[in-house]
Amino acid sequence: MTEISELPDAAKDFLLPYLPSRDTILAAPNRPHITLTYACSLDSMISLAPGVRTTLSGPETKSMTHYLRLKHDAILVGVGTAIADDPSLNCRYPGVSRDTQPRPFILDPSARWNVADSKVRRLASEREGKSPSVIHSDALFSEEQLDAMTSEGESDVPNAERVFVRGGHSTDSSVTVQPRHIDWLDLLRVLKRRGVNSMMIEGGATIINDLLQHPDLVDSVIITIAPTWLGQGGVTISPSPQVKNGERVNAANLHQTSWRQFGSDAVLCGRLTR
Ligand SMILES: NC(=O)C1=CN([C@@H]2O[C@H](COP(=O)(O)OP(=O)(O)OC[C@H]3O[C@@H](n4cnc5c(N)ncnc54)[C@H](O)[C@@H]3O)[C@@H](O)[C@H]2O)C=CC1
Ligand SMILES: Nc1nc(O)c(N)c(N[C@@H]2O[C@H](COP(=O)(O)O)[C@@H](O)[C@H]2O)n1
Repeated sequence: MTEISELPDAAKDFLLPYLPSRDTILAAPNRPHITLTYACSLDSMISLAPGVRTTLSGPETKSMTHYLRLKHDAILVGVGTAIADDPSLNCRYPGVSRDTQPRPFILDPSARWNVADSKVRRLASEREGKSPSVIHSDALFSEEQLDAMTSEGESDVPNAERVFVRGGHSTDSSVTVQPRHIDWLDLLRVLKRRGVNSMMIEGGATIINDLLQHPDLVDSVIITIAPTWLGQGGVTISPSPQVKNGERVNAANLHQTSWRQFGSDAVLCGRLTR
């Protein structure tokens, strides 16, 4: 396992404007500060193939990821990532205490992932991280299923929690939504009410591609770019095409950008343009 080391002060200074602060948290009082962060190749891929865990970050950017985890209350990944990677989702930065560990959230609307057998739950039981919260869409479960999964507020899995969020609803009657789909703002409001003031969203591709088109919900983007091409057939970051006034336009843009080299990798920070 890669050793996580303390970042040099210059690297911390570089990241600082993009980290959650009192001001950014107060600026969006109904939701957590959101940092979208991932590692990609020169062909904008985050893994070699669907379901294949792929290391892109070098030791310096891996350390950066753990520094970022230290600076957020929570981490969120999608169920595709949880199944593919069986991630730890804890912070292994030097000097971290259990209290300062981020809370892992896994977005798994239909309960596909086996949280009981996961590494993240095991690490929580060994006090190496906080217990994971798995987010489900309430629209997909009957009363009996809900009772089986939670009894008097207790989860069916020790050291893991289930959070049921409204799924498959829309305030706009002209919009048809899938029961599996959870509205991002609804979800972020629920997490804020649960005391999450800052959250880093690490992936996977479905979630990143979607959120790149929600500049109103994302406060900063921090991308590690590794000096390698993964090749065709990989999992790509490339948001849906956008058309304005009948013409194809860029799918998403960053502004207030800064670049820095971390070891062999480049790190790009920026904010999504509204
Ligand atoms: N290099 C990197 O930094 C990272 C790479 N990865 C890679 O990404 C791949 C996984 O990506 P994906 O398959 O796209 O999976 P994903 O992790 O993005 O999960 C997708 C699933 O999340 C749920 N979901 C997403 N948006 C939702 C919404 N609004 N409401 C309800 N549910 C929602 C759905 O069940 C969807 O099928 C893996 O190969 C993993 O290794 C993942 C994270 C970071
Ligand atoms: N920053 C970064 N670099 C890579 O090369 C990666 N593959 C990822 N993946 C993300 O990190 C999670 C694994 O982290 P643990 O060390 O197991 O805690 C993985 O699930 C992705 O979210 N990230």
